[in-house]
Formats: sequence, C-alpha cells, structure tokens
Amino acid sequence: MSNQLEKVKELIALREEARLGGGEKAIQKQHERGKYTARERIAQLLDEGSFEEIDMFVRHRCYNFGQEKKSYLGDGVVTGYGTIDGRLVYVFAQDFTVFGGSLSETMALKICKIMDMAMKMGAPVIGLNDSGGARIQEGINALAGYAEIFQRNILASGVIPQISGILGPCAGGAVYSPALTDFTIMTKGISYMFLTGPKVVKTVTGEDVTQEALGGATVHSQKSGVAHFAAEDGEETLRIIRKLFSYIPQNNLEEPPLVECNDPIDRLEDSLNEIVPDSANHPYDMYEVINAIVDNGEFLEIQREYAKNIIIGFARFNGQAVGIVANQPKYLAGVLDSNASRKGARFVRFCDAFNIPLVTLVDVPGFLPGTGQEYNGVILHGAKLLYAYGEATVPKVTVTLRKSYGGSHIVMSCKQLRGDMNYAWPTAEIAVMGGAGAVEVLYAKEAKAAEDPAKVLREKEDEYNKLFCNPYNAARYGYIDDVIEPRNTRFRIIRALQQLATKKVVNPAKKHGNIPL
Ligand SMILES: CCC(=O)SCCNC(=O)CCNC(=O)[C@H](O)C(C)(C)COP(=O)(O)OP(=O)(O)OC[C@H]1O[C@@H](n2cnc3c(N)ncnc32)[C@H](O)[C@@H]1OP(=O)(O)O
Repeated sequence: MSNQLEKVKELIALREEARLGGGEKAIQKQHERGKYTARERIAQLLDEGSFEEIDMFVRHRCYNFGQEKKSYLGDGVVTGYGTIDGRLVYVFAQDFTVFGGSLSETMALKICKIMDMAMKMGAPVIGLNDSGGARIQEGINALAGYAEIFQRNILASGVIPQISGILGPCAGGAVYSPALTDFTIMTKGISYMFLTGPKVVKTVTGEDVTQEALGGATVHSQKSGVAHFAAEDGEETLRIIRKLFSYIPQNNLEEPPLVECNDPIDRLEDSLNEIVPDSANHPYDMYEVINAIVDNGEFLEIQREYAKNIIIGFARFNGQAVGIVANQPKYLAGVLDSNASRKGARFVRFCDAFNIPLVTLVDVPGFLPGTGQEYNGVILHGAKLLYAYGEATVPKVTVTLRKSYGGSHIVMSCKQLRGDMNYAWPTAEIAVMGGAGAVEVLYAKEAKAAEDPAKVLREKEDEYNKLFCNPYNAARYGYIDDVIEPRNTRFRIIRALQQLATKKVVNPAKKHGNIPL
C-alpha cells in the first residue's frame, strides 16, 4: 500500500471514530433514554445527504481532573451546514454521548465558528440542544464559551433567523442561548429548561418539584411562554423546525420564499357572512375565520397553548407568507392582557425584522382590568404591543370583525399606527367603549333621577350603539379604508398585499429604540 493510500485509510478510520462520538455504549444509552444522537438528528432535520460537517477533529484542551486522558474527536458538538428544501442553513447539535453534551471551550469555538459563517453568508442558524450545561472540569473557560455564544446570538438577532430545538436537558446559564433566539421548540418527556434544578430549588426555597414540573415542555409552552412549540417527540421537533423555516427568509434583507398557490384567490367563503353571533356577548371561533381565508386552510400556529386570547402564527395568501395576529373571542372574550400583549409584540417584531407582512384580525373588547393585571405591569406589556405595531414597517393589513374598543382598538394595528389597509366587516363596533359601560358613565345621574332608570339607560344605550357601535363612523373619517363583505375577506387581503408589495417606509435613524420591557 502506498504512503498516500495509508494516509487516506487513516483519515477514514478517524472519521469513523468521530462519528461514534462518546462511543457505542454511550450511543446505546442515549437510545435507551428515548433520544436520538446528534448526527441522527441532523440527518432527520436536513435534506438527505446535504450535511457538510466542520471541525470533526477538534478535541478539548482541558488538563484538569485527568481530562487529558479522556477526549473525543469533535468534542461534544456536531457542527456544519446543509440545506432544508434546498435552502442553506447552519446547524449545531450537542452530542450528549460526550460528557453529557456539556459545553467546553472548544465546543463553544465550534459553535461560534458556524454562527460567524451564518452571519457572513446571511443564512439561518439552527441549534439542537441536549447538554448538561457548562463543562464543570473547564470552569471559567466554559462560562466564557457561553458568553461568546450569547454575544453572537445578540448580534445575529434580527439579521438571520435563529431557531432552537430542545431535545434534552438545557439548564443553568445555557438556557439563555435559546431564549435569545427567535423560536424555541421543546420536546415532551425528554427536554427541560430551567435556571436551577430541583435540588437547588429545594435548598433555596424549600419547594419540592420535579424536573418536568419545573421546566418541562408542557410548563414552558403553557405557563411561562418560553417555548413556542411542545412537540410529542424528537422527530416532531425537527419536523416543526422544517415547517417553520418554510415561512421565513434567509436573512433580514430577503423576502420569505414564495410558494405556488393552487387555492383560488377570489374564493368566496359564504360561511363568514354568518359567523358573527347576533349577541355581542356570544363568542365565535377565530380559527374558523383564519382557516377560511388563508391558502388551503394551512396555518402554523405559534404558542398555541399560551395566552390563548390572542392567536399568532404563519400562513400564506396567494403563496406569500404572512404573520397573522388575531384576537380569539372564544377565550376570555379575546381580551388583551399582559401575556397576550407580550406574545403578540414579540411575534410582530419578528415579522417586521424579517420582512413578513402582518395580517391582523381584530375582535377585542379591551384590556383586562383589575389589580392582577395592573400589579403585573399590564401598562408596560400593552405598550410593548403598541410599540411593536407602531415601529413595524412591513405591509400591515387589518380587518376588524367585531369589537374594537378603546386602547385595545389603537394597539391592534389601527390606521394611526401606520396600518396600510384597514378594513372592517359590517358587524364591526369601533368606539371608545361598549354601549352599556358608556351610558353608565354619561347618564348614571340622569337615570337615577328618572322614574324608570333602566328605561333611560336602555334608550341611551340604543342611541350610543347606533352612533358609535358600527364601522361607518370610523370609515367616515377615513380611519377604516373600506367596509367589506365578510365572505370576500380573502380576496381583499390578497389584493391589499399585492398593492403593498413595493411598500417602503424608513423609521428615523437611531442607535435603537427603547421598547418598554
Ligand atoms: C452556564 C452555567 C451552567 O451551565 S451551570 C449548569 C451546570 N450543569 C449542571 O449543573 C448539570 C449537571 N448535570 C446533571 O445534572 C446531569 O448530568 C443531567 C444533565 C441532569 C443529565 O443526567 P443523566 O441523564 O442521568 O446523565 P448523567 O448524569 O449520567 O450524565 C452523562 C455524562 O455526562 C457528564 N456530565 C453531565 N453534565 C456535565 C457537566 N456539566 N460537565 C461535565 N460532565 C457532565 C456526566 O458526568 C456523565 O459522564 P459519564 O458518562 O459518567 O462519564
């Protein structure tokens, strides 16, 4: 065998060794935990055969606690690039078979390298997390590694999309990298995220709690809002990432991919002409409206289980990706509260950063009143949504279906917040407040003095409703561009988006704004 062939053989052997990560036993253990390995996950995520691995021969350089005798090719992370539906993405997948995927100095360097490449090439970064956190043997160098990653997450924010899949533990400071990215997808049963684990919680606060109850996928998708999706298993987590990616562009200078549309743009949806109940206090389901108007009824909902009074997610109109924000009358009457405002605001800002037009469907009775909300800072949280809509320069199409009262009317992409096309259904009620509340304020004294107070209030309420609880008063001032037939909503939105395709608005130059946090 020639010298060269010998060397090629050696390379092949080294590659085989690297592909085994922490070894066959560790891989078996990973499978027994119900988890795939880093390389198996990458293969499921990317187009077949598209992955190009980088830094396979990197080893850690720690000499503490006998670490020099224990090192693995590639260390605890697999990094590289590949494609999803033919589009370039950069990927890192933590390898739990090597020191529990814990972050070493060299692992951080590998992750930073592909983040830097992604920034240079203007392509998204997808991180698959499965790690015991900072590699304890490496001390401060592991912490420095995290800080390097976080700094890159921050600089990449709003420039390239960043998506985090959580497929195992993600604890301590490690949680801040996913938190800084745009979307976090957790996996039920095998993933958890928390700052301090159950043992520390018990020591500090005395509270007894399991890992699942403290930071499992269900907790973070329903209670905290940290996770945007809770997938049933690892495969679903990766499928969601692929689907999500189909709606978003490569970077902040590009448009989302246009998809061929086989759903007629002028499809009339007769059911919408009768969807709003006669009684203002009766709900209807906003999902029915969304499904009826978007291409083929396809809607990728984000944070489905969190703050259900507002619905956010991606859909397409005539093949063009949009972000949908909609009040849900079926849940808490669609009222805006702190969590709904935060949820909506972050989504609006993502869409604006990445050139995704916004379609807003309004049926909102107001902000939720009371000490619970006020003590929780609803003023600041509501202001976030207001700020997000007000600063957004992407095309903004708003349709008011029914209620649109007071401050919540302003917040939900009204004309003065630079809404481009503001439509209303004939059932819209756009006013300072509902009739019953208004007459209580205006005519309480008069009613009290009358022979039949209820009759006075009823008459005044009728008068108020006739004057204000309709779309025509707002349309009279041009605050509503047109009152449209509900069944025609799809077509009118598509027409509006076509018209707005060349929209250019530039906000005043500044270092950055100071969004209320
Ligand atoms: C930025 C600041 C931070 O990150 S502070 C957070 C520091 N990390 C932690 O406190 C978590 C420590 N690890 C753990 O609690 C457990 O290993 C967790 C993650 C819960 C996983 O448990 P389990 O599934 O039973 O696996 P295991 O304990 O057998 O671990 C597998 C191998 O991985 C190792 N490992 C784990 N975490 C680290 C770490 N942080 N640094 C160094 N090594 C770590 C374990 O020692 C174990 O190694 P081995 O297979 O026994 O050789």
